[in-house]
Amino acid sequence: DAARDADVLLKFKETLASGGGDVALHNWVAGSSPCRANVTQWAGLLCNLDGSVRGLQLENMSLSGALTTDVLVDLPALRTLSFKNNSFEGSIPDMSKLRALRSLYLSGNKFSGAIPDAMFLGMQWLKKVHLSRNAFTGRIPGSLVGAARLLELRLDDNQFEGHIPDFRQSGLWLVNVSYNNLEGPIPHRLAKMSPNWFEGNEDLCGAPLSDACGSPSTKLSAALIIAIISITISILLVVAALILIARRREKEEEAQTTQLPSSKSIKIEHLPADKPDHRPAHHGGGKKVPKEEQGKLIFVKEGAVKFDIQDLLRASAEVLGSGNFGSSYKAILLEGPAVVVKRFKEMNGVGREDFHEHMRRLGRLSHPNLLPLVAYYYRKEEKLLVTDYVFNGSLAHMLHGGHGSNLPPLDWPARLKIIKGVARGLAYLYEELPMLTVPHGHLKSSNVLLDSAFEPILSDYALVPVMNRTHASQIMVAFKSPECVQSGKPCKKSDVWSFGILMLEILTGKFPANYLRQGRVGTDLASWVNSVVREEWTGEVFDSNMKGTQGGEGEMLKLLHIALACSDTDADKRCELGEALAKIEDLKEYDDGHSLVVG
Ligand SMILES: Nc1ncnc2c1ncn2[C@@H]1O[C@H](COP(=O)(O)OP(=O)(O)OP(=O)(O)O)[C@@H](O)[C@H]1O
Repeated sequence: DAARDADVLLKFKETLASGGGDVALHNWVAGSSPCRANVTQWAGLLCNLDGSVRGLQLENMSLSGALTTDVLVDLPALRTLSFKNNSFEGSIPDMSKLRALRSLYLSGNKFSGAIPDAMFLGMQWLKKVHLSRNAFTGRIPGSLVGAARLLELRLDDNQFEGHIPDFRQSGLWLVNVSYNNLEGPIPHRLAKMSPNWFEGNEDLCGAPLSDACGSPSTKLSAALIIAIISITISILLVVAALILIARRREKEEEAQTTQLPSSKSIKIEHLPADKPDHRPAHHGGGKKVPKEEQGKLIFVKEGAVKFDIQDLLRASAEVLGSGNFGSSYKAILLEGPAVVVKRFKEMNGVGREDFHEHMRRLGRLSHPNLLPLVAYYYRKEEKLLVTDYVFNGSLAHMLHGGHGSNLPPLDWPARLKIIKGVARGLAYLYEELPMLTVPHGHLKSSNVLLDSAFEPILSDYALVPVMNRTHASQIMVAFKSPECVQSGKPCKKSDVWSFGILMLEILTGKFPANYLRQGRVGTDLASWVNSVVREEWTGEVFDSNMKGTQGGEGEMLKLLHIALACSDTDADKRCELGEALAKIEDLKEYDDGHSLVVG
């Protein structure tokens, strides 16, 4: 209760008194309440709706001295502790009794000494531990390996030594140990994370770093073997390329003698035709894009059917729509599949080489719920991205297509299947692109395509890094999340917000853009749903066109709550992606008690 919380906090304030707590926490006074519902009354608190204290956020307050958190054990609702960017010194306070803690932020202080190995033992709920920019020494505490729900661990800029413990938690997506004195192999589970998170440790080895593990002599011989293999592969590639060129010449000569089709629905106007040579190029790996490949379609996947710009010009094409970046066309090639060509202007966020590198990175992605990039074309003024054509068009069209759509409205099982697929696609992007702040960045219903089995396929993902900054901030969905509207840049949880709004769109059938007023916080689909739910008309929010809901009401309600937790205006309170995914996977088509269950 409030009086007990106040009591505990005042005792805690006393421990900070000589280190600046008296000044910084001057409105923590006896006789007043720390929280009024979820509105904080005392500086630096996070409050729950029931008025209990959920967190302490005493950041940038010039607090100094030793930190002891023992008294906080008596705050039953405490989940978050942040003392970031102060001048606390001495050893880390004993956290082991704060078993329910979710997040601990001590970055940017002067803490020193080793952290006891068992410090985090039994802290089953721990999700985020940020201890960056201190002077911690000794080993990384092994008990962190047992924190099954751990998502983020930041230990950068300290003096930790020894090996990195063998982390295996599936949700762990960020481990930054850069600039310490760590040594030995990087655990397998962390091999796909950004190499930057491991740099500045002289003796760390193994992926994602380029230094292989092993003794210096084996390293040398490994390097030699790699060199020999690469030379052999290069020779083979050159020979293969020569054979291919010869074959293609023959084919082209043949093709010139055959008749070209005269009827096209439309022309893909102004497709770049400024280079004499339009033959397709393949670029699987390597750093630089050779001169002769510039101005051609570059294929990013081995084994794809190859074609060139001329083939696209000859293909019969149909405008699919024009979006915020440019237009998208469906082109049916004379030989080969139907493809979609999307033109992008304002895509000069990075230089030529970085652009190619990013496209190669996208080319390496492969997941049933992601639209694979087939090829791309680079010119300074515009880029073309070529992808597969997806049979049933977009979810936006399915939900809001109105009279133009002759397909029946999606029923509840189909909507749940779509949400599960989107969740899996997102999880994969987060796993593969941990270096991006917003691995998707443009999640909305027109970028969820549906294949012939109505499986969802995500498109237009991971493009924030290559877009021009101002353009991106005006149009990309991640920039529309409430915290972005205020700060102007996408934040870690912007994709979660977009996913929350997408789920609400699927459940309500309402079009989110109709609710979103740019530049104003608190005007989005989630606010509308929240207001209806508050008035206890929850049933009213569901799309009246959604059939097949009988027996699934309980599960639909659960999904509604997950969606609302993901679209919380307050990014701190917003659900974590991993948390939402786990709950979504558990949802069934029917409430418990019915026999049919979808996977
Ligand atoms: N690969 C594809 N297969 C089938 N339909 C597609 C494909 N790519 C895009 N579309 C559809 O073409 C239309 C235009 O898409 P486009 O991506 O150009 O614009 P958008 O998604 O509406 O907006 P934005 O430019 O912000 O992404 C949309 O209805 C989209 O769903």
